[in-house]
Amino acid sequence: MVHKGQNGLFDALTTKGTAFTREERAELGLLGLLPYAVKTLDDQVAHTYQEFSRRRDDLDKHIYLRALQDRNETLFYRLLAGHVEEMLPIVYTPTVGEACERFSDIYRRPRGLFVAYPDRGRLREVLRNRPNRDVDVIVVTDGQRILGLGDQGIGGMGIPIGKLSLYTLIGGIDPARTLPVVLDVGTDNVERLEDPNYLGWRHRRIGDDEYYAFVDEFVTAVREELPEVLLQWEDFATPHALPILERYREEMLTFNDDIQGTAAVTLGALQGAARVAGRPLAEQQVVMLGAGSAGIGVLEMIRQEMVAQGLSDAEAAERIWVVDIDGLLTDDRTGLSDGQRRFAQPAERVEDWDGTGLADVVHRVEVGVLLGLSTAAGAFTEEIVREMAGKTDRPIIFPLSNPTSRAEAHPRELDEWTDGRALVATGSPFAPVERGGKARRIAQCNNVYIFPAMGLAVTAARATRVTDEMMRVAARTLGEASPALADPAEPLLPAWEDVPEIATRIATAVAVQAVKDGVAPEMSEDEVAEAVRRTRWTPEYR
Ligand SMILES: NC(=O)c1ccc[n+]([C@@H]2O[C@H](COP(=O)([O-])OP(=O)(O)OC[C@H]3O[C@@H](n4cnc5c(N)ncnc54)[C@H](O)[C@@H]3O)[C@@H](O)[C@H]2O)c1
Ligand SMILES: O=C(O)C[C@H](O)C(=O)O
Ligand SMILES: [Mg+2]
Repeated sequence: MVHKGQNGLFDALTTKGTAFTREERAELGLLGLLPYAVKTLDDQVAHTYQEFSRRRDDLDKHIYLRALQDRNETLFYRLLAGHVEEMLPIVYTPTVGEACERFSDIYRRPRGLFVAYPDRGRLREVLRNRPNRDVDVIVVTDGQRILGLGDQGIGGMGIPIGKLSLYTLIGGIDPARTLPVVLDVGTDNVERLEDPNYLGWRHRRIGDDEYYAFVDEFVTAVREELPEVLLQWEDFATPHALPILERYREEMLTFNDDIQGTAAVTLGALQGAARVAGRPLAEQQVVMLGAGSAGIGVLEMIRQEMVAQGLSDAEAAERIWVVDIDGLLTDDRTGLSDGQRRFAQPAERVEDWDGTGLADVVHRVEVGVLLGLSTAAGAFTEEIVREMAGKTDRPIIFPLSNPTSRAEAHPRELDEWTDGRALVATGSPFAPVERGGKARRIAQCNNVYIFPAMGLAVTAARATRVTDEMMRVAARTLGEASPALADPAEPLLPAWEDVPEIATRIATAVAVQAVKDGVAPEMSEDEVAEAVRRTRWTPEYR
């Protein structure tokens, strides 16, 4: 619906700005409120692209695009759609990380919901105040583990805003039906607490009892107000991430992107990599650096895949080695979570080793797959990578930590240290790597390949749960779209311009699975495909 007069002009979801025609201006009471010239959407895209290009650095570009989004969403998405590869790193990883760190400094206008602990007891009212009535997808964070940048308090809001932009750009979710949320439960980031500009509740993070009660009140309010919404958890610190997911996943439509989305994209990328390497996953030794919720989530899915390929649970666990800040996870270590314990190696297997750091593990194990979800920049050293490259023809090496400053290795180095044999995918975007006069694109193994498609799937299918099998189908469908399957010299994951189309494919397969799993109303495959097509929103003036 288009509002009249000034209100219509400033409603970012419906405004056309200078593209309102003479007739519309007359009809909507806009005469005199706009400069005389009438532009088309394409004119506006060309103009905003020019303005975007004039911004000095990436954060300035981010601020420009965020302001455009607050002003005119149709134009924002049309501009993005024409420049996905260039603009993804600006609205999303890595620049969004800096935008979170500087959130209070660069704040212009509110967006979404700021759910603050001092407002506890009134969260139903907070939810009722939401800017958009009908919501398909909520992305919520508590700002405690923003990428690999740690606790950003309320600044974490940049992440739900960025992720939801991609739900729309890639997954076709109507921007009028999205809701970014930050749970403001304090921050332990002293720099933020001491910053006079800080816009959050100036308080240390609350204790666990209060925390879980508050999360519960929030979830209850969401379920009362928006019973069908997809609630996506994002960038929660590991000690809270899995308990929250386990508490709600059987009761409502919800998933944790860092645990499940990351696992699905990684499995998808490994599918192509294993094929090129000529060795199925079940025959590989896998080493993971990092035992946080992301790392353990990925390994859970890898183990399930190994079992699907014929191994027993125990045989799969034998092939998986996890190293954290204290060394290899072994069964004599104390303080491991249940999830970590499932991947602890028997201590006797390593009792004659000199040490259990990453270098020791790579030295002792015939490692074929090396993954990093550790935030430990540069941890895949030349020595480690060269040793691994001596053991296998096509080493599979994924430095997946974000943002760029936290990557375990640079793809250029991996290429050099393995004479171009490494099969690489990174969490953050990197420039193509040159070899033999040819530039090769580096696959970005980031959950952005999964979550927009998952949102589209559950919205189109009216699903009520996100099952493990739906995530596996997403991984498989993505894996089948790997350009490396057709040509081993190609990247492990599809190019950005193909991603919206592939998201449709993934969404359709996932929605079919939701019906099979009995968590969505009965529909034929054709009906599913039609529902997905109908659900997709496109940026045009209406
Ligand atoms: N590519 C993606 O799509 C994607 C998705 C999710 C998370 N991530 C990234 O993964 C990283 C980890 O996320 P998390 O939530 O699991 O974090 P986390 O902080 O809970 O876990 C980090 C783990 O790494 C270990 N670690 C830290 N420093 C280390 C070091 N120097 N040597 C060895 N181990 C070390 C820690 O002991 C811990 O087990 C973040 O950078 C995040 O941005 C990427
Ligand atoms: O946000 C990203 O780029 C991926 C992932 O969710 C992360 O936390 O690093
Ligand atoms: Mg995340």
